[in-house]
Amino acid sequence: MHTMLSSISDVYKSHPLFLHHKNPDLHSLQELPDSYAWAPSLEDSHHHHHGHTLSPGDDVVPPVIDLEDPNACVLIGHACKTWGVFQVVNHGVPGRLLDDVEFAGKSLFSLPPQQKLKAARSPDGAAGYGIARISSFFSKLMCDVVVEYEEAMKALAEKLTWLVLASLGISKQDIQWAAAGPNNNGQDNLKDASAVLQLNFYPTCPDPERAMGLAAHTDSTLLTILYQSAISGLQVSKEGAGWVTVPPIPGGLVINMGDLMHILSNGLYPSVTHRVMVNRTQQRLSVAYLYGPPTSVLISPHPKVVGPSRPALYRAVTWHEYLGTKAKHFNKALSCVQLCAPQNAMFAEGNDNHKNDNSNNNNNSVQVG
Ligand SMILES: C=C1C[C@]23C[C@@]1(O)CC[C@H]2[C@@]12CCC[C@@](C)(C(=O)O1)[C@H]2[C@@H]3C(=O)O
Ligand SMILES: O=C(O)CCC(=O)C(=O)O
Ligand SMILES: [Fe+2]
Repeated sequence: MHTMLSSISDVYKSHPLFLHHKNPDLHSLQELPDSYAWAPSLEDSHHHHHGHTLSPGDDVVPPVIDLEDPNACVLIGHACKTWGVFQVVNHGVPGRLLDDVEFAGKSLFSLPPQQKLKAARSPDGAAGYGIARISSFFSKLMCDVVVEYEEAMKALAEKLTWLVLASLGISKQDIQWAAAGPNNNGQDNLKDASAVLQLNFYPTCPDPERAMGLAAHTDSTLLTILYQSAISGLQVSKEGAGWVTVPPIPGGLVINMGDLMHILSNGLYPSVTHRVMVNRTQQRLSVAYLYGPPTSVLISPHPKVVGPSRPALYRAVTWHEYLGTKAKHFNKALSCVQLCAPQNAMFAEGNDNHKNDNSNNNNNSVQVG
């Protein structure tokens, strides 16, 4: 049976975004405007690890995996389980292409504000120039400018998705919606996969300790491929270590597990909570490729990772519905599709770094519905 395919833009028609902030021009600020100053939190610290101690021998940065390594699949499985994020090198995306995207992104963001506003994202649209969607959940502004750009990394996203699934014992034949269609030359494409290319620009900030580049969140995706250029700022939340900076490596790409992969893996692979810090002297550009299944396909814990000792933790959900849930409930979205409390403490504590949402941080306390 064919269902009507929706697109990501359709999601926001029923979830228009009305930000309490305007697109800012942050280029020449000497002082941090009050609207950007995030209240200090006693429990959290911007730049230091907090709360937990590391055991000797623990890795303090996410693994770097050579995609040409014959053991890559096993290494990816381990990284997904323990971190929910890893970096890849020898990924086949030419360095020249990364440089070109970076140059194009920087050129776009250096246009005069009036020019950029011609491409402003409308409240019910998915693409265009604007503040990050999640800004509506915070009363303080993020130094973040967003433009949706063109798709560039489909081949790598597909390859990585298969590797991640293979590490769970799930093969191409096990994923119906990814079956080879009549028009794809018999290739094992993830049929009609959806993706968004997002350029994030973080201007220099006169008071980085009090500002936030992009607030803590998980991506709704299966996985996200992030090119963070040479400037650090990305931090991931790691159980036992707090906030860990993901160091930029030349030509490297950061791979984040998203909420849909968390659901598909029945909670075995956490969707990594991450955030972006700004800095005083260097502006930063990142290019995020947010990759998901066809928007109308139901994603649920895969039968291969469900069993009597491990019941399904989540109900089936389409990416379309889930993006709507995320647009409405933000970091409670996973709880909204949760069927029962995860047995593994790691998942129960996985999202405990949202300190600015003025609400109970325990995801499990939120009702399904
Ligand atoms: C497909 C999408 C995922 C995303 C919302 C979007 O329509 C395009 C931007 C993505 C992003 C990037 C920053 C964090 C995030 C939570 C947000 O507000 O916009 C994600 C969204 C997501 O993964 O849910
Ligand atoms: O800028 C970064 O490093 C991260 C961006 C991000 O998390 C996102 O676009 O979802
Ligand atoms: Fe993200």
